[in-house]
Amino acid sequence: MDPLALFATASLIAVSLYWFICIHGSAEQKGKRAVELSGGSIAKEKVEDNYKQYWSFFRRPKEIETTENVPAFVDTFYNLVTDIYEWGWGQSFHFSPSIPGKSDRECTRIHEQRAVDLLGVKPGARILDAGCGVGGPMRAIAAHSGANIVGITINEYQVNRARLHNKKAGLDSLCEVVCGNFLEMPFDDDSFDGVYSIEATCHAPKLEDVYREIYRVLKPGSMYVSYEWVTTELFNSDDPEHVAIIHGIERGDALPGLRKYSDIYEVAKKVGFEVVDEKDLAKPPSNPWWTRLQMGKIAYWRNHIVVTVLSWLGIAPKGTVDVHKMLVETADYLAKGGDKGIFSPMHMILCRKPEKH
Ligand SMILES: C=C(CC[C@@H](C)[C@H]1CC[C@H]2C3=CC[C@H]4[C@H](C)[C@@H](O)CC[C@]4(C)[C@H]3CC[C@]12C)C(C)C
Ligand SMILES: C[S@@+](CC[C@H](N)C(=O)[O-])C[C@H]1O[C@@H](n2cnc3c(N)ncnc32)[C@H](O)[C@@H]1O
Repeated sequence: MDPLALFATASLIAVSLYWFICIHGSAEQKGKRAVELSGGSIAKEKVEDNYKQYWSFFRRPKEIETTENVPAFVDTFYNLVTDIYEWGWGQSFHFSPSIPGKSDRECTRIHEQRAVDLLGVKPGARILDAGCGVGGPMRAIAAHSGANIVGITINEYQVNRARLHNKKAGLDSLCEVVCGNFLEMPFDDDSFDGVYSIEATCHAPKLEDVYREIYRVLKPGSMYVSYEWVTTELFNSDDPEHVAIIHGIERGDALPGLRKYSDIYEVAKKVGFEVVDEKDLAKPPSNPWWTRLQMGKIAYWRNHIVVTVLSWLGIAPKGTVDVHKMLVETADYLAKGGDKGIFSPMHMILCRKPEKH
């Protein structure tokens, strides 16, 4: 090959590789790029060990049930997955029903706005986001309602990401982020005009503990809305296929154990809430929330190649490929759970804290 042709071919390959790895595949503009994938707050050389440690929780299931161990286990999980989630999904770490003619991003926003609309709050109200991730919902909700949002997450890396995004979006005067445990929140009694939690309280070992804490910080007469992960009435614990799917979801999503849909109402009543409404938002006429996961199959392979190359080049931490592989499998379990109707990530409950008499 003459030197000019060789140079042209090499340049083309280099530019294509750069485009494939660095530009293509980031889900939201200004979100994470593949070359920036990290292990969150975990040092690069410790990512692989932490991934093994994450799995060891499942080899000792009794420990997962111990309340004290769960927040640390969840924190490790989010160090491992936060960048991959942002890169491949966006800044909102939840599902939403698909709506014909609307983009994934629009569906996500509609699902988030629905939550704050249910709270019926006015601009300037002080609202708590229990388990806020990197703040996708918080920013959408602040912009939509004009309320002041305080988010809490157990993961320090997410706190830093959320603050950065809030500033970039020009919403840092409305959105505040605190690092802490939603089972013991650093907030006064009766100090919020509303609380929401989106696909987050499923990480609590006992739902009662987080609901009681939310009840404590809510002002009397104010509302709480939650989108809960549950097994539905179609789940049959005697069916080995159903059980394998639910265990797959638990293992790939740092869940101490999925709850039955009927537990949610019971717990809300037990801690003192009045239940105003309860509805599985995944049920028809909603369109499936899991098709977004299935449509991503080709993207998963592309991402798998990108992660493998970056790991091999020493750009992504060792262990990233394992984490990514775990997520590919998790996506499959989630889609199966949705398709069979045995699992929902959007069992909505709307509650009121009664007025004091
Ligand atoms: C509420 C929780 C998280 C829900 C979802 C946001 C995430 C659940 C599974 C995740 C993903 C699976 C496959 C990944 C894919 C292999 C990768 O290439 C790009 C990112 C994924 C699409 C990733 C994105 C986020 C999820 C959909 C839980 C944890 C309680
Ligand atoms: C799946 S993410 C959802 C994030 C956000 N609600 C969203 O929809 O983008 C779950 C969130 O719950 C948080 N979380 C889990 N357990 C927690 C705990 N004990 N205390 C505080 N936050 C917790 C995680 O850190 C993470 O931010």
